[in-house]
Amino acid sequence: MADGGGEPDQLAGERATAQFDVDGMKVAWAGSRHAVEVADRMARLVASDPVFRKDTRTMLSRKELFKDTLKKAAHAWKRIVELRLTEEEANLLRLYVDQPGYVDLHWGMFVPAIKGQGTEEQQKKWLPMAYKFQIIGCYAQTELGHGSNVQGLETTATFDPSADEFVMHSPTLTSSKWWPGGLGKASTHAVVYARLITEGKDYGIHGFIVQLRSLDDHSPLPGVTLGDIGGKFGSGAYNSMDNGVLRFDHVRIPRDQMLMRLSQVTREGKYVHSDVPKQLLYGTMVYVRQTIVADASKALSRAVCIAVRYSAIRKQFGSQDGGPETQVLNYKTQQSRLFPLLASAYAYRFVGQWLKWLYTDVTQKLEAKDYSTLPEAHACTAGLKSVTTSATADAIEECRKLCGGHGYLNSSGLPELFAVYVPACTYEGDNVQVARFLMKTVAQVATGKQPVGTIAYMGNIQHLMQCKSAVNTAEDWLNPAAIKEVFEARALRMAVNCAQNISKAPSQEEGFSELSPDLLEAAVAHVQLIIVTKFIEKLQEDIPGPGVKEQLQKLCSIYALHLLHKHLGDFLSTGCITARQGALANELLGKLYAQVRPNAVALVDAFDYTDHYLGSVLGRYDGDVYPALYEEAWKDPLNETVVPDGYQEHLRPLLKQQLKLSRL
Ligand SMILES: CCCCCCCCCCCCCC(=O)SCCNC(=O)CCNC(=O)[C@H](O)C(C)(C)COP(=O)(O)OP(=O)(O)OC[C@H]1O[C@@H](n2cnc3c(N)ncnc32)[C@H](O)[C@@H]1OP(=O)(O)O
Ligand SMILES: Cc1cc2nc3c(=O)[nH]c(=O)nc-3n(C[C@H](O)[C@H](O)[C@H](O)COP(=O)(O)OP(=O)(O)OC[C@H]3O[C@@H](n4cnc5c(N)ncnc54)[C@H](O)[C@@H]3O)c2cc1C
Repeated sequence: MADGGGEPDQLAGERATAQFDVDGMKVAWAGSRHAVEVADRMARLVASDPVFRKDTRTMLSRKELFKDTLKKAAHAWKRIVELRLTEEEANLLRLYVDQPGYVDLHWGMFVPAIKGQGTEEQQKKWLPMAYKFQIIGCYAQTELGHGSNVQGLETTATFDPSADEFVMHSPTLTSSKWWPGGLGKASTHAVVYARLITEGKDYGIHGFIVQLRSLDDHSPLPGVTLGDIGGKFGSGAYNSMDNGVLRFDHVRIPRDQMLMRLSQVTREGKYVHSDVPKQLLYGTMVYVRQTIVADASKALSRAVCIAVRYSAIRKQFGSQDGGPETQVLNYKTQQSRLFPLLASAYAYRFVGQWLKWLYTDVTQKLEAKDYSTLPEAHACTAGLKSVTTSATADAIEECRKLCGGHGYLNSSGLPELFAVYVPACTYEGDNVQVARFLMKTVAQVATGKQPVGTIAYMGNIQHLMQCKSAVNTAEDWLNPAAIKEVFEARALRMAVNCAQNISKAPSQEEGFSELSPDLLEAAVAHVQLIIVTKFIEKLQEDIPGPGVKEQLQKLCSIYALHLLHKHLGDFLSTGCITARQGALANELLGKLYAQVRPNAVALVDAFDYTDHYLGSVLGRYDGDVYPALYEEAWKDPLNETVVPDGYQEHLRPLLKQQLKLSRL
C-alpha cells in the first residue's frame, strides 16, 4: 500500500481477474500486431522526452502556451527527420504529443486540399515545399458571417486577364475569414475558399492557394490583415491553437494558384468545368471527417480509461464496522453509466477503422473516374462525424462526473480533455447531412432500385416494414441477428415515416424544413445502425487470443442494447419491439455489466495508453492516485507562496477592519 491510503495493489488485483488475453485485445483495438508495436514505440518516445512534458500546461498563460506549442511542433519535426520516421510513425508521434497546433491543419487539411483539388502540376509544385515545412499551410473556408452555409461565403477572387492574376478581396466585415486553425500566427500560406468571378460572372466557391506571410520575416504581405481571434473555452486546451482572422484588400495571386483539378480559368478568362463532380470541392471535408471519427474513439477511450481505473481505486460507503469500503466500480449505477461508454469506445474504434477503409476505397474509385460511391461516403462521414462527436463530448463530461469531485481538478485530465474535444461537435459541421441521402434512397427503393453498401438494408423493405421481433427471453438479445433486425426496422420505418410526411407537404423543400427535427432523428437511427452493424461484422472476423472475442461480444451487446434502452421510444413507437422485449433487453444489460465488471480494468489497459498521454493523476497505470493528487496540488502557482499575493492590499485591510468592527 502506498503512503496515505493510495492502493496501487488494487489495480494489480483487478488485472488478475481479467478473463481474456490483454495483448490479444491490444491487437484487436489497434488493428494489427504491427499497429500495436508502432503505437507503443511512438508513445514511449514522446513520454520519455522532457520537451513533450505537459503536466503544467493548464497553468500557462496563452502566450506561454502558444510558444510551448511552437516549441513542441518544431521538436517533433526534428525528431521525425532525425529518426527518419515513416508517415505512420510521424502521425502517431504527433498524436501522442497531444497538443493541438498549426501542424494539425497543415497535414490534416492544407496538404489534403492540394492533393484532392490540385492538378498534377500544382501538386508537384506545392506538395514538396509543404512536406519539408518550407511553407506552412491552413484551410481558410469559414467566414465571420458564414460557416455551415459554404455557398454563402463572400470573399471574392476576381480574374484580371490583363495581368493573368486573381484579385482576392474581402468586401465586407462578415467576409473576414474567421476560425481557420494555424491562420492566426503560424501559417505562411492558406487554401482560401472564395467566389470565383470571371468575365463578369460569379461561378461560386473555389479553392485558391494564397501566400499570407513573408518567408523572410513572417510579416503579413501587403493587403493582408491577419490575427488571432482570441481566447477559447477552458484553460490550456484548444488555446494552443491560433485560430485566426484574415482580410484581403485587393491581393493579387497568379492565375495558376487557383486549384484547378475540378475546373479551370483559361488565360483569356474563360471558365471551364471538367467532368469531375463539383462536390469534390468538399472532398477535404470528407477526408477530415473520417479522421475526426477515428479521433472520437481516442478521446472517449482516454476518458473511459481514467474513469474505470479511478472507479476501481475509489471507495465509498459499504462498511458499518470499520472494514473496507466498497469500490465505486461495484455500484450498479456506476456500471450502468460507465460500461456503455466503454463499449462505445470500442464501437467507435471499429467503425472508425471501417470508415478509413471506405475512404480509401472511394479515393481509389475516384482516381479511376468512378464517382458512384461519393454520395454514400459523404453521408457516412458527415453522419458518423456528427453522432460520434456529440456522444463523445457528452461521455467525457459523464466520466468527469463519475470521478466525483476529483474529476473537476485539472490534474484529473478530464476538464482539459473535454475543453479540447468539445469543438469537434461544431467544426466540420454539426448537421446530420445524411437525412437527404436517406430520403433519396427511400424514393429510389420505391421505384425498385436495389440499394447497396450501408443502405442495402433498405432494399429489404417488405420484411422490415412489418416484421416483429421474435425475442422471447433476455438471452435472445445476445443473438446479433435479433439486434440487427430491430435496428434496421427502426431506421427504415423512421425514414419512411419522414418520406411519407414530406410527400404531404405543399413542396418538398417545405416538407424538409418542417420535418427537419424528425429527419435528424431518422438520420441518427441510421448512423447508429451503421455503428452496430460494423461492430457485429468485426466479430465475424478471426480475432485471436483467449477470451478476446467473448469480451468483444459482450461489449457489442452492451453497445446495442444500451442504445435500445436509451431510444426505447423509437423502437416502441415504430412497433419494432414490445414493451416486454424492451424490459428483457434491460434485464440482459444488467447481467452483462456484471460479466464485464472483473474485466473492466484490463479492457481499458488494452488501449495501451502511457501515463503521459492520459495526463491524469486519477487514471495512472499504477493506481497510486492519492499521493499524486496531493503532490500535484503543490505545483499550482498559487502555492508558490504561503501567504498569497494581494494579502497586503486586499485581505489584511479587510481583516483589520473586521477586527475594529468587532470591538465596537
Ligand atoms: C494528420 C491528420 C490530423 C487531422 C486532424 C484534423 C484536426 C481537425 C481540426 C479542426 C478542423 C476543422 C476544420 C473546419 O472546420 S473546415 C470548415 C468546415 N466547414 C463545414 O463543415 C461546413 C459545413 N457545411 C456543409 O458541409 C454544407 O452542408 C455543405 C457545404 C455540404 C452544403 O453544400 P451546398 O450548399 O452545396 O448544399 P447541398 O447540401 O445542397 O449539397 C449539394 C450536393 O453536394 C453533396 N455534398 C455535400 N457535401 C458533400 C461532400 N462533402 N462530399 C460529397 N458530396 C457532398 C450533397 O449531398 C448534395 O448532393 P446532391 O443531393 O445534389 O446529389
Ligand atoms: C475550434 C474550431 C476550429 C475550426 N477550424 C476551422 C478551420 O481550420 N477552417 C475553417 O474554415 N473553419 C474552421 N472552423 C469553423 C467551423 O467549421 C464552423 O464553426 C462550423 O462549420 C459551423 O459553422 P458556424 O460556426 O457558422 O455555425 P452556424 O452555422 O452559424 O451554426 C449555428 C447554429 O445554427 C444551426 N444551423 C446552421 N445551419 C442550419 C441549417 N441549415 N439547418 C438547421 N440548423 C442550422 C447549427 O446547427 C448551429 O446550431 C473551426 C471552428 C472551431 C470551433
